[in-house]
Amino acid sequence: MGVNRDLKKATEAYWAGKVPQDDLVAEGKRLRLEHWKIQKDAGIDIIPSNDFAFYDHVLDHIQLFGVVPERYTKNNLTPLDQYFAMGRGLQRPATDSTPAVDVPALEMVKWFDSNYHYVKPTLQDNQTFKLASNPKPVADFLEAKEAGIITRPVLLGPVSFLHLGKADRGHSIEPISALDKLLPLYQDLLKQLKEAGAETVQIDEPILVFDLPKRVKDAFKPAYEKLGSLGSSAPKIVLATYFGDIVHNIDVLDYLKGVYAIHVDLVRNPEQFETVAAALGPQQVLSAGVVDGRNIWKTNFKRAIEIVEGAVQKLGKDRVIVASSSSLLHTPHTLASEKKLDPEIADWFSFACEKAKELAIIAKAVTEGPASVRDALEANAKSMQARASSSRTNDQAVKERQSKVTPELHERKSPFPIRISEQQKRLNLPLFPTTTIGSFPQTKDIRVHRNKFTKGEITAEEYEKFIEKEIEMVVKVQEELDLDVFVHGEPERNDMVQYFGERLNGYAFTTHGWVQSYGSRCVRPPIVVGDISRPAPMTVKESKYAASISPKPMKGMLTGPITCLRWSFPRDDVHQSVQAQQLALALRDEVVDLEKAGIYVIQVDEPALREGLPLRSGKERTDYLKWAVDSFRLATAGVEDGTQIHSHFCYSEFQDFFYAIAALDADVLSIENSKSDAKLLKVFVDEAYPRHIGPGVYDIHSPRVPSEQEIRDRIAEMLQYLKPDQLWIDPDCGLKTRQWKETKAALTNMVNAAKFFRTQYSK
Ligand SMILES: Nc1nc2c(c(=O)[nH]1)N[C@@H](CNc1ccc(C(=O)N[C@@H](CCC(=O)N[C@@H](CCC(=O)N[C@@H](CCC(=O)O)C(=O)O)C(=O)O)C(=O)O)cc1)CN2
Ligand code: MET
Ligand SMILES: [Zn+2]
Repeated sequence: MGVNRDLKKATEAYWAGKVPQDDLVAEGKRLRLEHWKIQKDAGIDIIPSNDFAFYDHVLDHIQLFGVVPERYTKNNLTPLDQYFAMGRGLQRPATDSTPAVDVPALEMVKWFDSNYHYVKPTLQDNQTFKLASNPKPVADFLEAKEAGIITRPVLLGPVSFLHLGKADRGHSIEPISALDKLLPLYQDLLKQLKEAGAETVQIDEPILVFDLPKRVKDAFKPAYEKLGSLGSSAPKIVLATYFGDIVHNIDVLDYLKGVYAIHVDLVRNPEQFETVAAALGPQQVLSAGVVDGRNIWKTNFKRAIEIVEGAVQKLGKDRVIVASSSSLLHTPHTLASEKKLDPEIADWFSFACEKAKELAIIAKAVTEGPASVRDALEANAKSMQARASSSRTNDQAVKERQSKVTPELHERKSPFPIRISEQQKRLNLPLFPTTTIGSFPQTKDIRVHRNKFTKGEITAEEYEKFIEKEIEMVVKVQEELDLDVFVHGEPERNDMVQYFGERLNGYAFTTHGWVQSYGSRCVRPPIVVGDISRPAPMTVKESKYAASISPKPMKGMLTGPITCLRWSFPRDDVHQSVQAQQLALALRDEVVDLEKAGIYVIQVDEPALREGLPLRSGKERTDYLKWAVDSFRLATAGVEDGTQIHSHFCYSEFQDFFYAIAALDADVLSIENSKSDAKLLKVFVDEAYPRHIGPGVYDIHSPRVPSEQEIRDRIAEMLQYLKPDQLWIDPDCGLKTRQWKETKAALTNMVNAAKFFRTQYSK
């Protein structure tokens, strides 16, 4: 994104029609060059290229190989506009010279177990492929070369590209079946890269950390036989995996003998070293990922150097590369921007720029001996020691409360049938109740006011008054829309996780620690540095105020313990289950305080519950589900039967995950669903799910307004699977990223669609 989220700003300015496409393209070029230089100056020997994307690197490959459904090609858009149309949808009225365009975005889902989202390759039956002319990996390589930097281009590998994709709506192709047709394009691309001067290329096959169906695993054989067969007419291949171990797929290495090097994540799974090293061919190189690409803790040099030295002993100096565990996309730009961090704590951190320097130091320590970097090693050992012994990480009161947690604390007072009838008496909701997921548009005006308040340019009272006015407006809009369960709109929150991080003990937070989440959207994950507790209520004031100005039920809005943990940078010195339980206890107090304040509908969002699921099935997964579900129940079970607990998930692939969602025992679930097939809802029928559900009826990631008919069709589909008295009507997720105009239009259509069915069913 750049040190000041430069790419976000340039992209959004382009989307808003404020700057021409050329400006955005030039800004991309400037950023690529800046980032190559940062790495060069840090002492990095092998610098990647083609890791820059205007929206998402998987979407880059979708366009690179021509996997573009016709609905995006038929409008005569420029390649960049076509690319953004796939990423975020496009809706624009006809002009004199151009016809109207109305296409939804391609599906966007979580990248492995991270909070980054990628655009899913969407294949059609009889899919054909076509390599883009002037392919971006080649263009970017040449651009760096011109600047005097020979880079290693990064490509997503063919097997991962296909396996991470899906069949388009109305199609049934199994993506991996298209491999034979895709491979010649990779061959062509590799040849072009070689001609441009690339000696090596990094090909990512991160799906090797998954449990793979046999067909997909077998696909590595033809794929890498073909790519490895090009000899000197292609660059040498570094095959990269990350976010897990590949021990369970180690036999795939047999198919990779034509590959020059294998990269593995030795931060997440250092123990895979032995197996991987033993499976390498006699010449093959190991790229050892020893600096964490997913967290912000300073690398423990002693440990990292031990790992690299172990590799050198086993394989020889020429066969080891020192690398970050994964791309540094998942860490903030630089610690140097953090002027407000307590220096004691800042000394524990390392962001992307610092990590690049760490890599150079580790490599130097091994190649030239520790004396060559003595000062750096000593300073690092001191930081490690200081953090381990700091009093800020320990809170006796928190530990004591955790030791007193009993199984009963995880149980609601009565079973669901009793609860729902109590709740219905109090809430008196119609059939097909309508609600929203919490946030309403975070306008420029809100952000600017908050920014002024943070900088001390307006007082706390002025800011509070401003927030009250926003809440009033949001309540009024909901009255006009005639929604059934209201929300206060979350105007006071910068982000649903950062906001809580800033109000809890045990957290540190940054001023510029932005990380891309999707497209131009970024987050500033707060950092768990010590034991967590709640010094004071966090949301009661705003919810209570909202409830006081409307007779409609007001839904309190909290972020659940797992989501708070997953979207923060967690501690690496205590198990995540311990951190989740601390968060749960803090949230439990908040839930009870909301109820005391007269808020009888409380939503505890857990959109990251699924993303936290360990990537492979087995014991780790079962354990996770137990403590994750427990933490939600601990957070929510403190209320009376008549208080309705909602939860929200913006993750659609819940079939493999159903029992965990059911085990939460939430009274009402709202789940992202609009881009998935309603058939997926069948799992709720098959498992006789007894409680209430609101599968999202429209996509909120796109500015596109769904028509009432479209929403009616969605609801009709849902009613094939869900009982009428079980179904809530809501959007896929919160509306904070949308503009007011489209929000009102979409919600009007949604409420009208709900009313249509209400009339139908009351006849
Ligand atoms: N943490 C997290 N992860 C999540 C989600 C989420 O909501 N939160 N949602 C899902 C989708 N991901 C998302 C990620 C980010 C955003 C998002 O809206 N991000 C905003 C930033 C939100 C924020 O932190 N806002 C701050 C800072 C805003 C800002 O940029 N202020 C300016 C000054 C004001 C101005 O001139 O605009 C500045 O600091 O320079 C605030 O409102 O206070 C953005 O990129 O634009 C939405 C969804 C999954 N993962
Ligand atoms: C990413 S889930 C978002 C839930 C939150 N309550 C919102 O509406 O923004
Ligand atoms: Zn959501």
